[in-house]
Amino acid sequence: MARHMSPCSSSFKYETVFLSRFTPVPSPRKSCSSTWVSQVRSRIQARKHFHLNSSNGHPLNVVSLQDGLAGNPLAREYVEPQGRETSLPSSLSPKVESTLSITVVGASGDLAKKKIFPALFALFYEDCLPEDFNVFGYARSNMNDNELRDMISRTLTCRIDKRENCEDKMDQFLKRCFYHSGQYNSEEHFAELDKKLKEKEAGKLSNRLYYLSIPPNIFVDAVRCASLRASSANGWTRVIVEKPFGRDSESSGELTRCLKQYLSEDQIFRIDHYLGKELVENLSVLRFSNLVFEPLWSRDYIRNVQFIFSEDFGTEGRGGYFDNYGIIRDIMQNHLLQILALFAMETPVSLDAEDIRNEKVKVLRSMRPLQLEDVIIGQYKGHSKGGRSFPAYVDDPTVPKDSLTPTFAAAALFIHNARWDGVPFLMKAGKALHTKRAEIRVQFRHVPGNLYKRNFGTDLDKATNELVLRVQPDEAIYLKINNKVPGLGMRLDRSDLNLLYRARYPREIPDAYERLLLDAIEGERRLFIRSDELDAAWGLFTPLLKEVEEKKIVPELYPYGSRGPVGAHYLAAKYNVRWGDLSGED
Ligand SMILES: NC(=O)C1=CN([C@@H]2O[C@H](COP(=O)(O)OP(=O)(O)OC[C@H]3O[C@@H](n4cnc5c(N)ncnc54)[C@H](OP(=O)(O)O)[C@@H]3O)[C@@H](O)[C@H]2O)C=CC1
Ligand SMILES: O=C1O[C@H](COP(=O)(O)O)[C@@H](O)[C@H](O)[C@H]1O
Repeated sequence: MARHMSPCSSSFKYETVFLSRFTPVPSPRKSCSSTWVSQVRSRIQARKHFHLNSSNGHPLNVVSLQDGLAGNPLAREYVEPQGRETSLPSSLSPKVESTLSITVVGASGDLAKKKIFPALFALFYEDCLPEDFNVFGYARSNMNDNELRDMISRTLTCRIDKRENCEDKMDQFLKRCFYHSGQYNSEEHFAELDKKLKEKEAGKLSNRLYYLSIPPNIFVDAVRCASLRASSANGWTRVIVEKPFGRDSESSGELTRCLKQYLSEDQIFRIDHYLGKELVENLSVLRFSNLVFEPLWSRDYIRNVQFIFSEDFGTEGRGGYFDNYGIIRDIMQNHLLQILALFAMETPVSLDAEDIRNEKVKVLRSMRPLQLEDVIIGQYKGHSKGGRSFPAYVDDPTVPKDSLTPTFAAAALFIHNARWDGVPFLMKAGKALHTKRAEIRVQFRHVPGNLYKRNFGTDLDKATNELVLRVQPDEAIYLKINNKVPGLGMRLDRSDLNLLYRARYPREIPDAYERLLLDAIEGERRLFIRSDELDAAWGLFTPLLKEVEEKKIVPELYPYGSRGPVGAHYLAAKYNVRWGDLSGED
């Protein structure tokens, strides 16, 4: 058993009962009213027509087979609001009001404060939550409702372009927030939570969403207790599970097995917040709805693809967690690999979650596990600059002085299929680097027999086209092209065709957690990770991680705030690649 895992509980006898109690039931959904959601997700139209569009752009029918309408007697009492397009039989009428309870387990923690409560408030502000909802915080810390509200209110903000009534909205939101203190492994405490939830639900059809914002060693305990004692009796119950999903194939498989004692796969929403980022969402749109890209999307035209993540700060405050995982597990195996799969997948049959996830998993299964010689690892060391000194990773008091945990890694991966054979997919991720950014870089091949090759100077490599999707900060999509410098001569230079989001779409971009929470509420699984995707992802990284740990590979040290270890350049050079972010022309 891996260090962070707790064994599954032995409550098998409850399993059948629980799964049937969890049988989901549809809820009437309302659409968000705001412009941004509407534009991004076509919800204005949805609103007009009384149906909702999910983040895949499909109308969300009020019910799906997954939601288990057929077998649920309560569903028979449900009817569509007038005029709503639906696949429901017209005999269903809305006699049952529904309510949504969102319980943030680990409510006192960093992620809850920083991301989850603010995202819920943003959804509330944008009118994206159902009329009748409650938010519960659950944690061991001693707090009452007011103290929770106080805590939450410190991190709530309004969108820059939506300051109107902000204070009122915050008050309204906070009034819907409640707290219950309890242990994560106490069925009794979850039963108390259930009682409070029921009071708020007041006999309505109740849907319950749990967000596990707790350390992974207590995931299973919390799921067991929530499932046995605090699942919805008549609506759906879903659980959002935060990463890390294990630390290798074995522990991840064990976690899935344990969770599935209490939940069906459909109820588990494994979150990878990078999938909720605007530019990552846009990847498929760019590719599949523009004729100019898709025909080029293969080994015939693409030389290499780079997935780059860097942060300009260290593990400040999270060293305890990080040291058990390292950058490969923290960023590469999930965020970057998920983006890679989306980037490289074949055209899915449709935008439905299962069709997309089927294609993603095929990509992962076409890749060979990472080899040690295709990876370099690094760790930041202390550095002084301009009179300021920056700590080394091992200066973090929660990190062992002799830690070999990588805070930087670069890797070359290959997809062995007809589309991508031989194309290096490079990944680079690091903490305490010179900048904070996440981007996808696509470097195209040379123009065959280029008429203008003499006008480029000597470096033809620098003159190939490059498409950059800057995921953050300052979202942008730009294409580097060669262009004639105006004038009588024939000099070429590199220019950008630049779609800068802040110039084109001058509104705040919703946080990834907003999109993902909304999707979980709506039952849209497309941006959540299915268990077979997870298995395949771990399969690629586990042998490497084991080898690095068993051989105690020493990471190359790089100064805090630098561009990372030189080894990353050698790795890229081995495959004739230059890192696009370090070309000096960005
Ligand atoms: N923070 C971040 O930026 C990110 C976090 N995550 C993941 O989200 C989850 C939550 O993260 P985060 O909020 O940072 O975590 P925290 O360490 O802040 O833990 C959340 C809460 O869990 C309880 N808790 C902490 N340690 C223990 C323990 N050993 N045993 C029992 N309860 C404990 C505490 O609440 P109390 O004592 O009140 O019960 C704490 O407030 C984790 O799985 C993390 O890996 C993922 C991506 C980013
Ligand atoms: O999952 C994680 O992501 C954050 C980076 O997220 P971002 O949205 O701020 O880019 C990273 O700092 C953290 O180590 C990791 O666990």
